[in-house]
Amino acid sequence: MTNNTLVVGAHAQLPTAYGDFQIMAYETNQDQPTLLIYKGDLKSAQSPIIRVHSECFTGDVLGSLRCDCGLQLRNALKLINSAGCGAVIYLRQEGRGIGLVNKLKAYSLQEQGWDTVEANLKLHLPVDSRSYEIAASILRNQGVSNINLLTNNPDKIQQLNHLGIHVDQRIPLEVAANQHDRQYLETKKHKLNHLLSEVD
Ligand SMILES: Nc1nc2c(ncn2[C@@H]2O[C@H](COP(=O)(O)OP(=O)(O)OP(=O)(O)O)[C@@H](O)[C@H]2O)c(=O)[nH]1
Ligand SMILES: [Zn+2]
Repeated sequence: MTNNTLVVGAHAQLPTAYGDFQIMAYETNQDQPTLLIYKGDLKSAQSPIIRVHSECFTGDVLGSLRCDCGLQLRNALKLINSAGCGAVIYLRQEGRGIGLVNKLKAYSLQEQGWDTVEANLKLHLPVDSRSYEIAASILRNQGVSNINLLTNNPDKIQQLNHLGIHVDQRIPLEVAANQHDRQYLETKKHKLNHLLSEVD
């Protein structure tokens, strides 16, 4: 089975603190299912609002202040709920693809002064090994070819465009920096080219 072979394992209603959604679990060749959390009729929308979110256990589940992931996820759900149509695609690419244990090792190195890019390299791991193929396949499966993407990451836009998903508009998804993630956000801006206007 390739990454692009999608099987819908389950489909259910998902009321949340941020609005009412539906959730679909897509089974791929990965251990964990990729999740589509959506609202409205994606197929008939012109360019639905889409958030392609990479898993961050510490931020998404625990509300870690070391990164902006948790608030980005919650804000995306709120925006989609207000718009009445759109989706979050939840990709199981923890730690920009290196997994949770390695991300925590990278955190430990960051505590010793290395930045998020240097820490991955010190572990002899790629800085960012994520792929958006599954996200593109899910969008195609839903009959969506044009999207308005919630992101600050130009590489994500470029990769989705290459995969045949046309990003008509980028919708910024900035979260105010805090004392714990300011340096991390600065590194994302200056080394990973993220479009972060509120960071120096
Ligand atoms: N290796 C590593 N991964 C991290 C670190 N902090 C967050 N992550 C992971 O980074 C991924 C999110 O990537 P980000 O760069 O925050 O954001 P993005 O998805 O590329 O861009 P946006 O669409 O603008 O949010 C998640 O998989 C997190 O687990 C870190 O210090 N080291
Ligand atoms: Zn995070």
